[in-house]
Amino acid sequence: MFLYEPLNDQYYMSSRIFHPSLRSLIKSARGFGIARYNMASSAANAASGERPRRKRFEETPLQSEEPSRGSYRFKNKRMKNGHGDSSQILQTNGTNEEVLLEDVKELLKTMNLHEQGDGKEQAKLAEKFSEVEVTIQKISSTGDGLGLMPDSRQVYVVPFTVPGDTITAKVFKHDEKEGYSMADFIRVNKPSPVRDDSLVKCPYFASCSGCQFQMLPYDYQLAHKKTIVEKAYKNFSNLPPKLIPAIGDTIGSPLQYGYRTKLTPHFDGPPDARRSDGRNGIRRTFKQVPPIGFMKKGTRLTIDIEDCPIGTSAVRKGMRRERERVSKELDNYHRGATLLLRENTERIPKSEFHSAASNEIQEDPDVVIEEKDDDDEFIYKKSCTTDPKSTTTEYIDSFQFTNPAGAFFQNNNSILPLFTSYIRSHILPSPSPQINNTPKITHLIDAYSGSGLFTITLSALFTTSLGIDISPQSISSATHNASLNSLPPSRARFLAADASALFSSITSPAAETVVVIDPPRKGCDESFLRQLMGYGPARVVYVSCNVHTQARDIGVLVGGMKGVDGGFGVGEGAYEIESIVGFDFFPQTGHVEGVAVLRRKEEGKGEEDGDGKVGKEKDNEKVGDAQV
Ligand SMILES: C[S@@+](CC[C@H](N)C(=O)[O-])C[C@H]1O[C@@H](n2cnc3c(N)ncnc32)[C@H](O)[C@@H]1O
Repeated sequence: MFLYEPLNDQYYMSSRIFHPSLRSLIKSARGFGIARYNMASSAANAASGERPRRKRFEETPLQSEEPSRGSYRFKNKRMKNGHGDSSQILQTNGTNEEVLLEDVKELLKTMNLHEQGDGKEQAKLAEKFSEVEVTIQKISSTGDGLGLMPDSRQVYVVPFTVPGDTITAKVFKHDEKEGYSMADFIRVNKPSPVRDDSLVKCPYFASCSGCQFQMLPYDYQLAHKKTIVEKAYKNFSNLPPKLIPAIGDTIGSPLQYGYRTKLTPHFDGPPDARRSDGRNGIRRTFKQVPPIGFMKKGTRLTIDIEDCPIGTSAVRKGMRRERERVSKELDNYHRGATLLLRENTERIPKSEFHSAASNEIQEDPDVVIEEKDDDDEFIYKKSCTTDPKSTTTEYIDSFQFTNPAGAFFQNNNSILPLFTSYIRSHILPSPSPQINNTPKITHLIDAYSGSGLFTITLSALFTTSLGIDISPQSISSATHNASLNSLPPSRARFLAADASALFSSITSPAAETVVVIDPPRKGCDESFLRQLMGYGPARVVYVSCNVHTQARDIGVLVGGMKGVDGGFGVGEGAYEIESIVGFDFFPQTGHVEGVAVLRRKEEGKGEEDGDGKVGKEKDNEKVGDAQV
C-alpha cells in the first residue's frame, strides 16, 4: 500500500510493507508533471460499487507541500523527558494519529469521562456502518470535529463539523482502546451558532478532502489555528509552560479563496490499468471520461471537480482547459495521471502594457491581468502552465523567484509579502542588535532553503548567507534566483546536501549568525539538531508547516539534549523562545504554518529554580547530581 500525495509530486508509503524495488520504481517516476499514480484499486472499486478501501488517515489533495501525516505509522512513543535520553527525543512524528489522540484524551478529560469506574457505564458501541447522532464538542487540530453521544465515553471523529452541531454520522471504525471512533459526516440535524453554510463556496465541500472549514467565518478559523499552535507546544514540546511564551494571534491570508498557485487534480486509470501496461499486449482504454478532480474525503476515490475556488483565477482557468484537453485526448491515456497546474506571472511595465499589444493580452482567454495599487508601476500577467519542464516565475514585493516543477515553493503568493516581512522584522534582536556589546549578527544560514526564499528576501540584512537544500534542482534555482535579485555569489552561497552536512561548511562565528530552519513536515533529524546545538548560533528562526514536529524540535533546543552541553549544563538547552505565531497559508483547510523565534541565552543567565542559583552555578550541581 502506498499513498501518492498529488500536490507534492511525492510518494509516501508504508515502508514496512512496501517492496524496495517497487519503491525505487515509484521514486523514478517523480518529477514528471503527469505522474503515474494510484496503484490502489479505487477505480475498480468505483466500477464495482464496492466501498472503497480507506486510508487510515487520508491525505487531503489540497494540503500543504510536505509529506503526509497519514504516511507515518503511529508510534505513540512520546518523549519521556526531552532533558534526558536523546534516543527518545525524535520518536514523535507529529502524525495525525498522535495529534488526534491527544485531542481525544483532552476532550474526555475535560468532560470528566476519562476514568472508568465513575458510575457511568460505557454504552454499547454503535454497529459499524450504522448511523449515529452526536453532538460536536471541539475541533481537533486535525480539522475534524470531535463529538459525543449521551451516556458514552466514546469520542466520534467526524469531518466537516463545528462545535455545537448535532449531526448524523456513519461509523466506519472503532478504536475501543483509545476511546474514539471514526465516522463519515452525513448531515447536520441542529446547526451550531458558529456554522454559517452561506459562506461555503464550493459545491463539493464536505465531499472533497481538500477543505475542512468553508462553513466557518474566517476569524473563527484563525482563532482555531491559534489553538492548534498552543496545543502543539503544550503536548509535543515537552517543555514546562513557563518556557513557552503566549502564542501570537494567527496572521491571516489576504486572500481566503483564489490563493492557491498550484493545484494537482488527477484521474484514476481504467479498471485494472495496472495489469495492462502493454507488455502482455493488453492496454486498457477509457470507455468514458473518468472523474478528474480530487479525492473524496475518507476514500481513495477521485471525484469529478470542474473548478476549485481556492485556486487562483489563472490556475482555475488552467484546470478547465486541462480537463477539456484530457477528455479530447483520452485515447492517449491508459492509466491515471496527475495534472500539474502552476501559476506563472509575467510582470509588464504599465507604460508598455497600455500600448496596442495590451488588447491582445487582455483578450487571451487563458490569461488573467492583475494590477496592485496605483503606485506599482507594473501589471501582472498571470497564466497557468502545465509543462513539467517549464519554470514558473512569481514576485514577492519586488523580489523575483523562478521555480522548476519538482522544487518546493510556497503556494499562497498573497501571504508571502506579509510572511517575509514578519521574518525580516523578527530575525534580528530588537530594539538594537548591539545591546550588552553583543556582536552584531551579520550572517544568515538558510537551512532547507528551497529556491532561496529566505536567503533572498532577507539579503539586505546580512553580509553573507549560506543556503542548503537536499534537492539539487532547488539549489540551482536558488543560485539563479540570487543572481536575478542582484545577490552576488560572494554574498550568497548554496549547497546541495543533507542539512546536517551544513555544519562542516560554516565559516561565520556563531555569535554573529542566525539560522533559519524550514524543514519538511517530519521536522529536523537528531543529527541536525545535535550539530545545531553544538554550533550554537545567536538566534534560530524555525518555520514549519507542521507545528507538532516544530514544537518537538524546539523542545530539544530549549530543553536540551544529552551529550550536548549548551553552556548551561547537562539537560538544559541554550535557547529560549522569544515568540511563536501561526500564519494561515491555507485558508479553509486545517493547516497552519508556525514561525518560532529563539535566542541564545546569555552565559550565566540560566533559568532560576527558585534557589537563586543560575547558569554554571546550577550546572555544576546538575552535573554532580548526574554523577551520583
Ligand atoms: C518546507 S520546504 C522549505 C523551502 C524554503 N525554505 C521555502 O520556504 O521555499 C522544505 C525544503 O527542505 C528540503 N529538504 C528535505 N529534506 C532535506 C534534508 N534532509 N536536508 C536538506 N534539505 C531538505 C526540501 O527539498 C524542501 O526544499
